[in-house]
Amino acid sequence: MSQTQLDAPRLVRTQPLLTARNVSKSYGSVPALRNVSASVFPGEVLGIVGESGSGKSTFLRCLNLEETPDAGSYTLDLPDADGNLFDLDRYARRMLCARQIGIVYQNPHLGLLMKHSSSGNVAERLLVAGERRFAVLRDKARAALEASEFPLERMDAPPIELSGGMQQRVQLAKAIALEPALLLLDEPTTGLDVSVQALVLDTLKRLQQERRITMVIVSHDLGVIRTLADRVMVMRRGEVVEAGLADQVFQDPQHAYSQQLVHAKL
Ligand SMILES: Nc1ncnc2c1ncn2[C@@H]1O[C@H](COP(=O)(O)OP(=O)(O)OP(=O)(O)O)[C@@H](O)[C@H]1O
Repeated sequence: MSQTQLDAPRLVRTQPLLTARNVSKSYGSVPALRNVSASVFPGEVLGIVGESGSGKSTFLRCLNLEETPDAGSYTLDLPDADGNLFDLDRYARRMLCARQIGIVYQNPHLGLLMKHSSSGNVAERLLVAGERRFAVLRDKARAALEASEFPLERMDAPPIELSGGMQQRVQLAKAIALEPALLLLDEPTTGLDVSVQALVLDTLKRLQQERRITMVIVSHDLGVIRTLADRVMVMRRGEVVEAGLADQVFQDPQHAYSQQLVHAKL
């Protein structure tokens, strides 16, 4: 068989894993999202950039089904995710998120029980998904922490006693413990020392390359987005002003606001 024949299936474009259409959300009279649409293909990383208050985190919370928008639809191309996910009740959302969507927040207090052990935090995710065997819980928690390059000798320490970088690794371990289809990252390295930031980014990059995890990452730091993202979406005042391949957007931004963002960074 020729090399061309072997390579051919890789060229077939699959369906997007994630499709969000015309998502809108207001807080009182403040429009946080206006008709935001996005699609992400399996194994792809979408980076979302924009100034503070542009709606990045609100959009991510919608994708994590924590927030219900006023309008719009959201589908995941998975056997256990039927129809518009915004229509699911609380229980169905919780189960779907536990199995298929992992999230890492900027603030570890949002993602972790700070006084429980780190391994317990990861195991909690497995418990929600129905795992009850103690040995399995411990083994899977250990494997997820190891994959997140967390120092295993500290796995019984509570996050409150750990450094910021280690706390983010516990969040990451919890997020990937069940090998979710989608990993959401909300400013995962913001607030960390630059050297620690680089190490956490290395871990994310390695995990993405090894496991081909589909990711959506929000950051105001274009360097972070540039390191990880295949495609970029630029948001301003709740709207998408530009979307495209990362290289294209960074090298030749079309919208005046994207030009301002990119040039401010250079
Ligand atoms: N829970 C909330 N209640 C009221 N207003 C909110 C709430 N969450 C967000 N907003 C408002 O919605 C808009 C978008 O906020 P959002 O946090 O999504 O932006 P962002 O781009 O993530 O900003 P940042 O980078 O500062 O987190 C802002 O005007 C914000 O003040």
